[in-house]
Amino acid sequence: MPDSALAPAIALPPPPLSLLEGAALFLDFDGTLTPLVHRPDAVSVDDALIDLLARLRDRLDGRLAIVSGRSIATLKELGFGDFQLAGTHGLEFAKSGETVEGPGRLPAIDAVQRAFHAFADERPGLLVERKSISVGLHFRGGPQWGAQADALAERLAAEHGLIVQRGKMMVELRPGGADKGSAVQALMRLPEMNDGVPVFIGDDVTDEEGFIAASELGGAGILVGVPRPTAASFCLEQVAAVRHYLAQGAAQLG
Ligand SMILES: O=P(O)(O)OC[C@H]1O[C@H](O[C@H]2O[C@H](CO)[C@@H](O)[C@H](O)[C@H]2O)[C@H](O)[C@@H](O)[C@@H]1O
Repeated sequence: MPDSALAPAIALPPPPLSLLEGAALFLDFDGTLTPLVHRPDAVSVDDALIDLLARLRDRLDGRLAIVSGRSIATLKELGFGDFQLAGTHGLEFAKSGETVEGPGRLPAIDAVQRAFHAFADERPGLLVERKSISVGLHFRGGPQWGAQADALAERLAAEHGLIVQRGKMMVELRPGGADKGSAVQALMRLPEMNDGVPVFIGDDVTDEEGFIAASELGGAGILVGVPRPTAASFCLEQVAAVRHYLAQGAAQLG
């Protein structure tokens, strides 16, 4: 995505509740529905969040999906098995009770995982995240290694024909061919989305394609966090504000 696709960092207004009327709602997970924590396997999902999302989905006549960088398998383990899901940055899809649609794990991902482990073993604080069809290298516990991790990811991506997916304090290697924008476009073609107006809520750079797709389809993006160059039109400061907004929306739509 070219930087020119993003408006400069300015303070954006909070989203009006009216944005949720008739919306098809696309929700990122880490940093949007749950606060970021020190390592990927330390997140948990509380029952109150699942209840809130189920209530909101009912009020929206089913037009709600989770669109995450997490794999579908992990999203299901976390408790989102009853929801429409797009995982691994738009490469995988699943509906409640159905099997995962998406590519299998490439041998190149295993090769990269071995290289990430060799690199991490010599640098305290780094963590390799094995994902279903991709692999992440986290440097939240060793930020001094961030630039080297990025350079390694670039080299391995070129060597294996993969793409580098940057995230918050991490780099990930995965097959190309999809992103959160293409995920929104694909989900909007589902009958469940029933001509809703797409609204995408997310915090990370990987969510920008989701914001762009939502606005190109007549909707809007909501950035979670502090101002930065973004394609979103609205902003909520933090996870607690997202959950408050969604709860207010569910109450109003009821
Ligand atoms: O698209 P998302 O649902 O936001 O997923 C993006 C990545 O989230 C996870 O990493 C991030 O959250 C971790 C736990 O809070 C944090 O330790 C890490 O620094 C963040 O980058 C997840 O581990 C990745 O697989 C996702 O791609």
